[in-house]
Amino acid sequence: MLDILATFGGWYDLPAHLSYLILAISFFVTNIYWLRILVIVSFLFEIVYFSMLTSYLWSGIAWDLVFVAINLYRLADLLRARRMVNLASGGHLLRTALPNMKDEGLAQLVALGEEWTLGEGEALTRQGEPAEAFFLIMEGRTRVEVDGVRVGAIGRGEFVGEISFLTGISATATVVADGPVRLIALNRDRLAQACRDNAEVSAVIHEVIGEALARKLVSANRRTVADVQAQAG
Ligand SMILES: Nc1ncnc2c1ncn2[C@@H]1O[C@@H]2COP(=O)(O)O[C@H]2[C@H]1O
Repeated sequence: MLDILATFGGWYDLPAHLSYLILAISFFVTNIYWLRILVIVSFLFEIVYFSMLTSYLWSGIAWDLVFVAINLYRLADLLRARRMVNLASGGHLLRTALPNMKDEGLAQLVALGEEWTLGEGEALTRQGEPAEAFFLIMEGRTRVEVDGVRVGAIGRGEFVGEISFLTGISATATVVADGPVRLIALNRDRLAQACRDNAEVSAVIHEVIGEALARKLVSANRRTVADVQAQAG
């Protein structure tokens, strides 16, 4: 062990080896929090090493301090976003409904979302009229009606208004509260802007819209088959 250390410069160079070892480990880390923490620790070891040298490496130390400051700033940003999501009403549900979205994207949605409450019988969307927003149901149940006929139900953790958001057409159904409902309304224009600004937000929103449409298509197919069988039998 001692021989190996001597080959690599002895105890004196240990902070440098630790610095580069931690930096190398950080290359494998995919969690952005740990990546930044490891990079900061790596540069701190390098600062220790540079200040142990007989001729202080001031330019190296100065650059290391810049890198530490940048990573601390970005880490603080990430923690601020996480805190914002955790403290927001509905933030936890947004996190569950959008499991592939990172905290910064979720914080953007929290900032553009509004919490709405509906009483029994109040309409969230009206067939043929523009849907105001893309909605995530936080609590309660809604019924979906087309031409006055009930075609489905949407509950906690599910989305409403994805067709209007995706295509820009008017609401294809009337969605009415079945009892008290609490929801998050994501303003359509601001959400579209967030999707244009942030590729990750766009990808995750379109992914959940795809899943929501698939689920609704499957249950609509089941209902159609049940109706046809009931008529035949
Ligand atoms: N068959 C259905 N089952 C469940 N939800 C529906 C059904 N048809 C329409 N919806 C929802 O009702 C919403 C009305 O507004 P959108 O057309 O934007 O998006 C629609 C869907 O979110």
